[in-house]
Amino acid sequence: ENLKGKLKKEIGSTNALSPFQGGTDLEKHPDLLIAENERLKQEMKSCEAELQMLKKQRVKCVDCEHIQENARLQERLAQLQLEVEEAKGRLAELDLEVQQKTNRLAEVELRLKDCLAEKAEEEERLSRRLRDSQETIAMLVLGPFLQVLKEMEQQLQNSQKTAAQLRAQVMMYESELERTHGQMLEEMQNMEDDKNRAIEEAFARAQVEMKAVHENLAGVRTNLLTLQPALRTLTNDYNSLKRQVRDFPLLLQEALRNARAEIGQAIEEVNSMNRELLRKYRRELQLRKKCHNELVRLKGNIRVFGRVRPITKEDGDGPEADNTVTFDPEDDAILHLMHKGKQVSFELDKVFSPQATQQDVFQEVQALITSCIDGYNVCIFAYGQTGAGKTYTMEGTPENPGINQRALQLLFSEVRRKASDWDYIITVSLAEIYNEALRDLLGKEPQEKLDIKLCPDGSGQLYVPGLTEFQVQSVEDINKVFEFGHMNRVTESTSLNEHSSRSHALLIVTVRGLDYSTGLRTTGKLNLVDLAGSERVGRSGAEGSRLREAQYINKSLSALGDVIYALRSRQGHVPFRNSKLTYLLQDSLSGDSKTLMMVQVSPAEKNTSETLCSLKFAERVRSIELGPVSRRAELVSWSSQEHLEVTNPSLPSCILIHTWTLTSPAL
Ligand SMILES: Nc1ncnc2c1ncn2[C@@H]1O[C@H](COP(=O)(O)OP(=O)(O)OP(=O)(O)O)[C@@H](O)[C@H]1O
Repeated sequence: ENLKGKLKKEIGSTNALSPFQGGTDLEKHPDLLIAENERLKQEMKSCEAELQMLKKQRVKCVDCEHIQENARLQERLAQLQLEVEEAKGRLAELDLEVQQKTNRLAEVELRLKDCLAEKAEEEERLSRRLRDSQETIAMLVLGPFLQVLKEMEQQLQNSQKTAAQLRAQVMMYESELERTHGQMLEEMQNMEDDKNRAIEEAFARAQVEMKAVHENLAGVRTNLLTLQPALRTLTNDYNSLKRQVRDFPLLLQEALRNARAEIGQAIEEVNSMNRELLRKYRRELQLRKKCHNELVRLKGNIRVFGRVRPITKEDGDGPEADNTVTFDPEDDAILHLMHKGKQVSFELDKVFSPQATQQDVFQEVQALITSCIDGYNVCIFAYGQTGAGKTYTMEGTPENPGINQRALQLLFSEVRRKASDWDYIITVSLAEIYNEALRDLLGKEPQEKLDIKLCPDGSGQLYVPGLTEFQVQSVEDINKVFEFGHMNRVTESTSLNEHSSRSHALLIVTVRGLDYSTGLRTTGKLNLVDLAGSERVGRSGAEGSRLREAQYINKSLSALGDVIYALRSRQGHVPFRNSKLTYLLQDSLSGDSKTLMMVQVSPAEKNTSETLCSLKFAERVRSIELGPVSRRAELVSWSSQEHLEVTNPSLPSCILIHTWTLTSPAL
């Protein structure tokens, strides 16, 4: 019944809708346009009427407002006509559109009819369905719920599907879980087994260790038993150490007291030992001196060396320059001279051949020079005819110095070597004896003649008042002194060579020393003498000043011979005063000195007779024995800080008056 009612309602509403067919804007538009067209037509009609009326009322006027308005209205009219034309066009368009719409409306009507037919069919179908639905009235009543139910069923089905899926998954998980569980159980079982095994092993190990520990314990117990006595000993030691530490300061004091006493005693012993050593040292010094004197006495305290110079250009190249001197290859003290077809042999202390160097010669004399440091008087003089090499041996050349410079250098080095124990001062004087006049080559007035005098203290020593002494410390000092001396010698002579061979040149070196430890003071004198030429000029008919020079030289050299003869024959009187030379060299020739004579000879045939004379003289001198040498020294108690004062050069060299002779009979 409801459905029937509904159907009727539907039909009613469908019928109601029919008048409103074409009620859309498009459908309404032709009507509106028609209405508009009608209105415009009406308006145009009223306008035309108004125009007619206005035409009738036309007043002829120019530029009146009506004409203006008329024109405006004309314009407006034209405009309106245009608009009408446009509206007509538009109307035609609208007509066409209406026609189209009408056609469409017809179509719509057709479709509506179709719809109605369909609707009828639908109604039929609905009726059928209604009938079918009668059986399921309840369901028709619960239609909306059924839909919900369906949806729910659908949802339920979905849920069931999901649940099934989930169940499948759960089952899968369960099986996985079960598998995992099995694995876990298996692993647990394994672990349990491992654990049991480990426990067993640990137990076994623990048992072994326990056993070892037990054994160790037993050992420790035994050790403990043995350590106990050691511990007791240690405790005792510790206690005794504690006691010792407590008593240590006392012991230390005691030990220090003892040590001090021992050190004092040791110092005392060392002191007495030192005193003893000093006493022995002094005795040794005296003994050494005694031995030295004995040696000198045995050897002879005048030593004679011979030196043969080489043949020089000055000797020429004829038979006059033939070599007449030969040497003994077995014995360096023997020399042979060919004289008038006969070979004459001479024995000296040592012979130097022409090949001997300056150093070779110095090597042999240096012992004498160093003894000067010990306080001995030493004299080295070069004897020989003019041109035989005396100056060469004593002075040498700047490139190859002789004994003079080498001796001073040696003294410097010896003094430096002994500087820790000794303080030394070395001074030099240069003097010349020419024609029996003694002159100071370092003085301000070299031409002044000097005297040799006895020291006023009554010691019997000699000195030269006014003789200049220079302190020297280096080779440079020596060279300056020599240079100065040469200058003075040149000033005095027109020909130096000529003059030098006619005069005796003396280098007097004085070495004064002080031994810090013993207070011993020493003074040694070294006389280095380059004698005048020994040739017998007087006999060869020289005259004038040359004859006078020769006479003086002969006098001084024969005085030297006389002195030597007197000494050799031990005469009570020795004629030292017969010449300035012997008088000045008295210290070096008398019994308390060491003397070296270097006899220089020429090997040339033309000089044979002079060479013979020189060598005979040398042999004669060598055979003389002087008394034992003595050392000029005195023992005074000087503090070790004290140093020697430099002798004032202006003072006379009478410092020797303070010396003592140690070679007394008591020694
Ligand atoms: N051993 C030697 N070696 C080389 N040349 C020498 C030697 N001895 C001397 N002469 C040379 O012989 C020459 C003479 O020597 P020197 O002047 O020393 O003789 P002298 O005896 O001093 O003479 P005078 O009495 O005139 O002073 C010099 O030219 C010197 O250089």
